[in-house]
Amino acid sequence: MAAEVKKFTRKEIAASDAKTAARFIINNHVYDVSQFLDEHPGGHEVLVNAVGKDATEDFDDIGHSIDAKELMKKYRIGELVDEDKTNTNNSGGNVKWTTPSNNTEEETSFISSWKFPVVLGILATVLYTYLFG
Ligand code: HEM
Repeated sequence: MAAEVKKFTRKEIAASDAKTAARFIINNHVYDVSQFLDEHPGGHEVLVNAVGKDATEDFDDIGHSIDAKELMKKYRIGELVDEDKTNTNNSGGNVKWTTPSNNTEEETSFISSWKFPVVLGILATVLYTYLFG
């Protein structure tokens, strides 16, 4: 059986207190860094400021190393409930937008399509025949 993943709501995390459980959210995962506060190379203060928040953007903005991303697994305690998850690709907080398919491209690219030279050729032939034929 797959290991149970503990689920949290954003509300629960928002109620976190750095003194008892220093928890925050990164990429829909929940971390408890209580044991890491004093070891964080970026300092105690920044982590305490992130407690209770979704720190995905701040974490990504720093450009944390692969080592840091490996290390954070140690402090992961669960994830958000599905309703509270944001749409990320989980690899760095970048939102993946899907472009809805539409046909405007096809219509506007008529001039560059193969049809245009063909129509032009026919017109030229008709004109030539009319003038000189
Ligand atoms: C479990 C979560 C985290 C882990 C394991 C972690 C780990 C690390 C590590 C290993 C470094 C050293 C540089 C590197 O290897 O990239 C670092 C630097 C840093 N971190 Fe974190 N970090 C975490 C969360 C955060 C958060 C949420 C913030 C901001 C809100 C933050 C802000 C910083 C800053 C400002 C630096 C210093 C960057 C510099 O000196 O250029 N970290 N972190």
